[in-house]
Amino acid sequence: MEATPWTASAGAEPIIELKGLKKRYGEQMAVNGLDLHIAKGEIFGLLGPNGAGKTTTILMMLGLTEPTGGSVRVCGLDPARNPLTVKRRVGYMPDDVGFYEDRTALDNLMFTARLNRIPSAQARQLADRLLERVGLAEARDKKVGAFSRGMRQRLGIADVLIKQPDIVILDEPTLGIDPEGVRELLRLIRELSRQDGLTVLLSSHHLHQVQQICDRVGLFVRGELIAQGDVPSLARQLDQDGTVTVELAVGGWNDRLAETLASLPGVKEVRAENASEIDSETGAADAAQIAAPTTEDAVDTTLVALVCDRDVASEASAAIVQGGGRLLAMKRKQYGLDDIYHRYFEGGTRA
Ligand SMILES: Nc1ncnc2c1ncn2[C@@H]1O[C@H](COP(=O)(O)OP(=O)(O)OP(=O)(O)O)[C@@H](O)[C@H]1O
Repeated sequence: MEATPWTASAGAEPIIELKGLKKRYGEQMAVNGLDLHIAKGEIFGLLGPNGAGKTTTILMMLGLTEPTGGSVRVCGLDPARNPLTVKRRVGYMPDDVGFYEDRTALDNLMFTARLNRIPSAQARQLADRLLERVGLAEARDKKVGAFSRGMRQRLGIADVLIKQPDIVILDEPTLGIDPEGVRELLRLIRELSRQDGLTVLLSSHHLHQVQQICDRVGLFVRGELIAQGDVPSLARQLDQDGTVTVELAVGGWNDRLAETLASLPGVKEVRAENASEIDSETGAADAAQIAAPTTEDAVDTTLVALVCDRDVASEASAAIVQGGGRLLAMKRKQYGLDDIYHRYFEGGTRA
């Protein structure tokens, strides 16, 4: 798959612009010829396996390491030449934010404000407003050492926002947070982009979450950006290779049904999984929930994916009914980020 051209907010001045960006460590090219434009207010997801070059790219955007070749512009500035200005305009939240554990949430924010030379009266107002915004107003005077992981991450967001940056870069912001905390954090990130015009770069391995909030994603493999675009257009490219996946929810599943479906003309692969064993992180969980709303239903429901070279929905449904199975639901699969990721990363190849 060719990297799709930059289309989001086409015509708008990019707030981040990377051209032919390279970084070599000894013999190894950690980043190898990256072209990327990100528009103001976009939420952009950086995706890729370990060692793909995401962190190195972020470090070059922050002016913390110099490129070997190509150029970086952040807010129109070269970070290697203007590191302090760029640092003021870009907030970076690492996956494990460090705080003074024996100080309160407010003290920690005031400390960051002082480092950024924000006058203390203004800093106090900002800190109060941000603690409110991230849902920590009541924990303002509690020591951070007693905070849960979710509270620390929300304080981390307030901490990067206190210097009122134009861009925030968040590295695995939802790591180790419970589902309700994740929902709140994602809602907050979305709100910051949509209401405040903040540009957000999100580096994460949680594809389902990335898919929920990112306007576009970039897929990094071995220092190269092999694809970029919004999830529906990346998914359409998967569709274009002629593969169709038909998803079925079946009651009374058995080996004979599996063999019958596998023998239908056009079927390349049959994958079956019990609905009660579906991982709640994935999109398939929604399908499982609809087909089998209770635990007892789920035990007797199998989610079947038929990977085919054409749409075999009608032949498959007839075969299931004739074979004594119960067809509970059926749809043509809409590809998502996990399919895109599986195809390009786990397969390890560029199409
Ligand atoms: N300071 C360094 N010296 C030498 N090699 C490095 C250095 N930093 C990174 N690398 C190498 O560059 C490549 C890209 O690493 P990078 O940390 O950018 O990947 P990543 O996509 O951020 O991975 P992860 O998801 O694990 O954070 C890796 O092979 C890594 O070993």
